[in-house]
Amino acid sequence: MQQLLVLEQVHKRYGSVKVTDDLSLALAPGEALGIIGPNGAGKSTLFNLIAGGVAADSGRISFQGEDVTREPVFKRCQRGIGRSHQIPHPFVKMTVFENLLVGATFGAGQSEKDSYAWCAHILELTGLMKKANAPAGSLTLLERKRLEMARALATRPQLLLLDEIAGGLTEPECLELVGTIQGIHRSGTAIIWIEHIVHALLAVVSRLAVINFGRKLDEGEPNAVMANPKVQEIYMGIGS
Ligand SMILES: Nc1ncnc2c1ncn2[C@@H]1O[C@H](COP(=O)(O)OP(=O)(O)OP(=O)(O)O)[C@@H](O)[C@H]1O
Repeated sequence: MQQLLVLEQVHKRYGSVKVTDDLSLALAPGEALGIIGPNGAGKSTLFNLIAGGVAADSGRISFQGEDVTREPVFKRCQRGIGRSHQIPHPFVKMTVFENLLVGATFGAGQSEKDSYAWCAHILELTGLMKKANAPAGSLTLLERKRLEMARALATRPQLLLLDEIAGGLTEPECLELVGTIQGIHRSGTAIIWIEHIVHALLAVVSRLAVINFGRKLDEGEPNAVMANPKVQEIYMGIGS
């Protein structure tokens, strides 16, 4: 089976700091991969490299068998790479529905007419239907996180990149969000999820990769990775 996403020996540095160091990674269609690592390890940069916000210094990134290494964000979005950001930045004066329409039309290049039914479906999927006509600026943190995910889903991604979507939520809110992400994954969307809240991550992903100083420290079955003494040493406290 062809992999959905492949990174081969990707490097990125800012000045003298190696932020992504010889990183290789592959994801199958529909798979859910979790990424953990300490602050500053290069996790968000990895998403920027995959989504196209940052250009790799060297290495190759391919999506659905095509080389996308030098493609801009909008092209990769149209190919099916959707991304949520660590800090939600919705268009606060627009309604929730309008925010999704922006993702579907400007992000994925769909016509506005074709996008209505899809955006309504995404509102259902992400539990935001009741807030469809509310200004995004009026949402709670959990709702903003949902909107961040919904905007990415509005672009009809094959691959959804979730960057610390559970951060700052209460435990019940976190569990609610996990249920939604499980539903998105069941619908066939591949997911890469960066998260510090490991128990939330492990409820969704079937594989875990650990990034440290821009390098992949370990990768594999989540429980085996968490049991790795090197992972425990570096990430003590993360799993508790
Ligand atoms: N545009 C940039 N210019 C210079 N340095 C940067 C830039 N973006 C990120 N960095 C640096 O690269 C390193 C990795 O940052 P990155 O945000 O990818 O880490 P992270 O693992 O996502 O961290 P966190 O868990 O805190 O979000 C950090 O030292 C950061 O300061």
